[in-house]
Amino acid sequence: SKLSSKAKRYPPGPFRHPLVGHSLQVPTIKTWRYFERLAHTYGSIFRLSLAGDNVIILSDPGDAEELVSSSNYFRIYYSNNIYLGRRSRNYSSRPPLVYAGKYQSNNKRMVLLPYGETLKKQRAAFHQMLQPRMVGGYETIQELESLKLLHDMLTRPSDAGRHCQRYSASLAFYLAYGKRLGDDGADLDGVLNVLSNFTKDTYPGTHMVDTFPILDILPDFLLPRLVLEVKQRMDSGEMNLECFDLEDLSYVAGTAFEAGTDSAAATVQWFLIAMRLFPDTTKQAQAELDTVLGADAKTIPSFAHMPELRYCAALVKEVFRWRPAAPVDFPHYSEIEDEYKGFTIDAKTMHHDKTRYPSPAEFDPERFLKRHYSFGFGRRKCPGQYMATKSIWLAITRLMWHLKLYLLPTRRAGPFQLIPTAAHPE
Ligand code: HEM
Repeated sequence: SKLSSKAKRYPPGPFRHPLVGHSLQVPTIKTWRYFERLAHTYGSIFRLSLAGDNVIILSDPGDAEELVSSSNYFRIYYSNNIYLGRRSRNYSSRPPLVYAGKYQSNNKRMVLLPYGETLKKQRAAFHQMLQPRMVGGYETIQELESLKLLHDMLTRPSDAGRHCQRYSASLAFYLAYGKRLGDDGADLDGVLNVLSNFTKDTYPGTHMVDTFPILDILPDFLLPRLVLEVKQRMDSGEMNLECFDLEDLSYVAGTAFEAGTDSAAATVQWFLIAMRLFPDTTKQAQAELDTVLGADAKTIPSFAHMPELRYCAALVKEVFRWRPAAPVDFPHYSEIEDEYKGFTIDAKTMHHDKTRYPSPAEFDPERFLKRHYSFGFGRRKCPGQYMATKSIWLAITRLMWHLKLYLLPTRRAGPFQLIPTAAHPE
């Protein structure tokens, strides 16, 4: 496709090496800091060339909303015809990951899928399990697992990182198979062992190379039984996931782990770090807990208290903003050429989204955020967002309630050994 009526004008960017583009200039760790510096120099829309791909980096959520989430029509002029498409449709694909997506994962690994029928089918399965009216069904397991989290933190505070991983892994496990992880830690070890083999790197240019087919994601002895059980529930009409075979189901289940474990575990761990760095904030949240629940420690916070605990809700949003689990989001990939704010965006360009707030390094729930962007944008937005938000709210609120009573981390140094799972500043 071609914008025949106008000359192309591309977004600005740093000097491009004629052979390797910007591939050697972009650091593979803390990439978002480099992007932030470039945004200061070149503005909120700039362009890089990485491993042969055109990459547009967006730093303003307004632009990301308009391109990736907007249902506004945009116009493409072919010689005589005008093509009208919805912007969000154009920016909902993923870069072709020939090796990872197609050959190793049989083109079924959701996070990597291009926009199309297979993706729609898998997103529909997730939507069925995770839409707002379904997530109420997971409250019992969330309440139970959060009690286990409190218990584990109390009995082995030095293993805080592992407890957070258990919390999110067990919820993902329940989601996929209707069962909790066993209490003895063996299931958790199996799951973490497989997860640690995934390349978590989603930065442009690295191509998310993945050498492990998702069917390996669960310990072999668990896989057939669990997948078969889901199949039985489907066949009995308890679940309605039409046109799925066992392999599809394995990928859907594996995706729940891949996407839902480290992201949520890292978020809870960043909260623990925030509690240390910004103790006044925690105190304020704890004061709210005392006001709403009483200071006698008889009532544990639960979902029923969510509407009243407004400061706690703001604090959770601030954790998502302060240390998003995916700081540069996943790349989105455009299918046809577009023009935006006077810039040409070629077909097959990748996008990255990043948000900016005043004094962004400060942890400040007073922002009382209306929204954050940690779950991505548009048609590829995280389908786990409602469940994840509730899981994290419950864990964080209960930890604040609990830690005040037992560990007093804001007044006493050193009860935790924090092991962040995501690469992040500081
Ligand atoms: C703190 C928790 C979580 C965070 C911060 C998070 C964030 C994200 C982000 C940023 C994306 C990419 C969105 C985009 O491309 O614009 C994503 C995709 C996804 N997430 Fe999450 N996520 C979390 C938890 C979960 C959970 C619990 C599940 C399911 C059990 C889940 C399932 C998925 C799936 C399946 C995708 C791929 C969607 C697609 O490619 O179309 N996530 N998530």
